[in-house]
Amino acid sequence: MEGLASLKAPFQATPFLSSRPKTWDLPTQLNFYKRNSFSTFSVRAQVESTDGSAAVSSSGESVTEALKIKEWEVGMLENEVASSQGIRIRRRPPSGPPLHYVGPFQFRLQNEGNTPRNILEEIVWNKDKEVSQLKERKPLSVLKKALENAPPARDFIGALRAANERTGLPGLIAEVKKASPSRGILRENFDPVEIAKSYEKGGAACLSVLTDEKYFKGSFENLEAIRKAGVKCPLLCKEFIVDAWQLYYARTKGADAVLLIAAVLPDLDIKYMIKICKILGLTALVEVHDEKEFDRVLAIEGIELIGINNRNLETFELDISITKKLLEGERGKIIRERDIIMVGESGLFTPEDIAYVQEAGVRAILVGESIVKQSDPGKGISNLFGKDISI
Ligand SMILES: O=C(O)c1ccccc1NCC(=O)[C@H](O)[C@H](O)COP(=O)(O)O
Repeated sequence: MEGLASLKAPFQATPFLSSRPKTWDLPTQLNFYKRNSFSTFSVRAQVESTDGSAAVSSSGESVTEALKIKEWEVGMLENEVASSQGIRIRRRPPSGPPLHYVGPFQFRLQNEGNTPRNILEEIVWNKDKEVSQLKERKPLSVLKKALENAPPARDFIGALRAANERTGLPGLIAEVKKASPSRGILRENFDPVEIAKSYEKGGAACLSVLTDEKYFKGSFENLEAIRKAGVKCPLLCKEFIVDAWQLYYARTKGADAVLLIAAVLPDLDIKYMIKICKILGLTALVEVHDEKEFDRVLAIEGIELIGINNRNLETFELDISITKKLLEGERGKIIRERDIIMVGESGLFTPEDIAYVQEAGVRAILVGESIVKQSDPGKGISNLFGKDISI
């Protein structure tokens, strides 16, 4: 059986489940739903067995199965591990999905504690469910086959460096963004390919394509269409990654880079996802918003591209001085020594904003709203920089 344990089939004959008591203490017993988690165990298995073959242990038990059991055992600690790293976002509702099925019975738990605490947590819970369903339809073995037909991955960081050297200004990652939770609809007349081409003409180094449908009205079809239309700018798949499966999926759809959000992912997840990205040829843009997240990310080996999001994704508050604050002092020094490319993200509207974050130390910027709202998004880029950067 491919993939991780599924919410729909929790009653497999595993040591854990066979020791299930006959009398059910529902709130406690149903905690095992939490164990259907993405964990470093599953990622490690994917890193170590990239050919997709299922190894078999000396006892004859499939290693994949054994890892799956381990994952269930460890998954219950997921939120605790995350919170010990200062991560406030819980990966899924603490007491499982509201509706449960057991054989012919269905029942609902008291929903206390199952309300997301903020928009980012809501997005993550929704993404977790969405990915579980998608994975059932397209297991990893299918994605691994599809990788053979994926267009080649292009050099995302190289494109940013080249643009920065050519213009003396931060390389632009221009975002193809129809809507957002904080701003609602940004552009009614939304043709993703037309916008992407206009950005490229206007001098963007790379593009960011929102693929989340529910909150941003984006899609993987948009990403695929832009790639197939021959746009040369490398493409960032702007998703809420909660599972390594999504990295494979993004690559099969033509992504050159993916976003990993430190407010959502514990250190080990980031570490192993970065390894998978390297195997797949994907660039990882790792996003931080405060000092704690920045320090966690700086301690991870192999980081080449870090974004500072000026938007607090829990409250929507925007403050571009966050970029400056995080790059001051020792952290800025480490970045320069390691030649890490820093990206200033969100809330950039004017040439003064660009100058401010460039002065703070960024060599790239990620911009959506201010350019996607313009009738000619390419010209919007010239307005943003205060000059034509296409030449
Ligand atoms: O944009 C939002 O409202 C939002 C809400 C919750 C999670 C993420 C969100 N945005 C993602 C981004 O960070 C931006 O799309 C990106 O940095 C561009 O920002 P902007 O130039 O301000 O559109």
